[in-house]
Amino acid sequence: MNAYEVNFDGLVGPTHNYSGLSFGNVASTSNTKAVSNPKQAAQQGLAKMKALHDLGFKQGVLAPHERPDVASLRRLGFSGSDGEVVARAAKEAPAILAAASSASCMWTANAATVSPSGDTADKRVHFTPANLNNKFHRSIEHPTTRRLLQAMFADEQHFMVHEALPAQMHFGDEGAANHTRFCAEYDAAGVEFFVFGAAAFDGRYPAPQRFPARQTLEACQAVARLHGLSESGVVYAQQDPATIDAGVFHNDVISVGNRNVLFHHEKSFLEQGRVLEELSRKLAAVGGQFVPVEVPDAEVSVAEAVKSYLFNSQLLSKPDGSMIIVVPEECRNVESVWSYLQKLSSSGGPINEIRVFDLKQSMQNGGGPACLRLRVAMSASEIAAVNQGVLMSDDLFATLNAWVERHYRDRLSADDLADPLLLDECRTALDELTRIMRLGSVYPFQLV
Ligand SMILES: N=C(N)NCCC[C@H](NC(=O)CCC(=O)O)C(=O)O
Repeated sequence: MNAYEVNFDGLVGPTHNYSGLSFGNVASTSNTKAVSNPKQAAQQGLAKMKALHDLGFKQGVLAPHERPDVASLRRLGFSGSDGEVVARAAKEAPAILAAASSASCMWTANAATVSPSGDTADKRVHFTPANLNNKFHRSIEHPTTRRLLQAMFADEQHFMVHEALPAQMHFGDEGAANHTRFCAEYDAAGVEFFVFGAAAFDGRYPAPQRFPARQTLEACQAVARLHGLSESGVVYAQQDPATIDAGVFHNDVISVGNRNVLFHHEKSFLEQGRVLEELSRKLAAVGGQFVPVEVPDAEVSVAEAVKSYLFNSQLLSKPDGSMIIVVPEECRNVESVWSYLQKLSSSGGPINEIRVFDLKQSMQNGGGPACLRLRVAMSASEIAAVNQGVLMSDDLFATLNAWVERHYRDRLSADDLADPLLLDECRTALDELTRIMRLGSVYPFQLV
């Protein structure tokens, strides 16, 4: 095998907090104003990265962003020195300061959509940072995400980093959380599966009634065009709007795919039978045999899937072709889910090993194992062209842990977001991090 999937996990930033910012994401709204522990959040994320690295999987790291985002606060009319900007926002609009302080870039499944070189017309790996237009606190991520991706995937012979789509609800784009790629081998041509919540320009598609659909059909189509994907290598599906209304705010809360396997709930997509048939037919045309693993509603309900985050799992291919499923601790606490997992792993099917991780700090904001990682399938020569400072190693793990230990607080409440020291702490930490990860100047405070 000469090609690999590299998982780039988001390193949790120093301002990780619970501000109830994501209407439609049940965990986020139900933990509003809970006290967070940024240090523990970062350590939990690093522990997952290290464990998967130790198991022999290729692992990378995506750096956090500068928060609070003073530049966004200035655009909203808060003025003066950086400290005064934060103080004025804290006094006049604490909810806006909370949004500008979110560490939400940790969920790197939303950082970008990635098409491996096997699928694209120019045979480069393409990235489109997601505009995350549905939520203000996430809509401010894409400029820094783009600079980070450019610093990591700088070699233009192998990589192409696009601009985010126009930041408007018609092109609402949430990145890889709504995108799965099927293939026989990671470097062969594959089938890219785009899942949308609603259509912006076509009234024939249904839409959820209670919670917002964050991803549009038109955004999916634009990304496919930008990346130079062929029609035969793309499948579009609409997420069942009833599941969005039940708290499935991204497709990766109801399904996950890897290589030729799609692990999904019975109620994931509209016209599910037709969608699975198209995936099977198009994957067969590029030499793959599609294996759908469908979880019946009678065994695990949509509510139990949302509660446990069963589908926000990672499927990782072992050298013998079988797969590990990486699930959050919460799966153990929902009886139907845990017994389903036992049955699944002993069924003789492709998924035969379960690994459980404690990611509670992230989970309380609705971010499980799959939310925390951006997958980039690459050949060995493409991996060699990546900025090596961002690839996990024993040394990088030790260095990052010590860095977290030095710079992070172990307690952050809603009131603490007004603390002017937080901005300085964050900038000092990130300045050091850019040197550790050899990223150059990527943050607004470094670019002035
Ligand atoms: N499913 C995937 N891939 N990602 C999960 C993202 C969780 C994130 N939560 C938040 O942004 C909550 C922040 C707060 O409430 O403080 C969101 O809703 O966008």
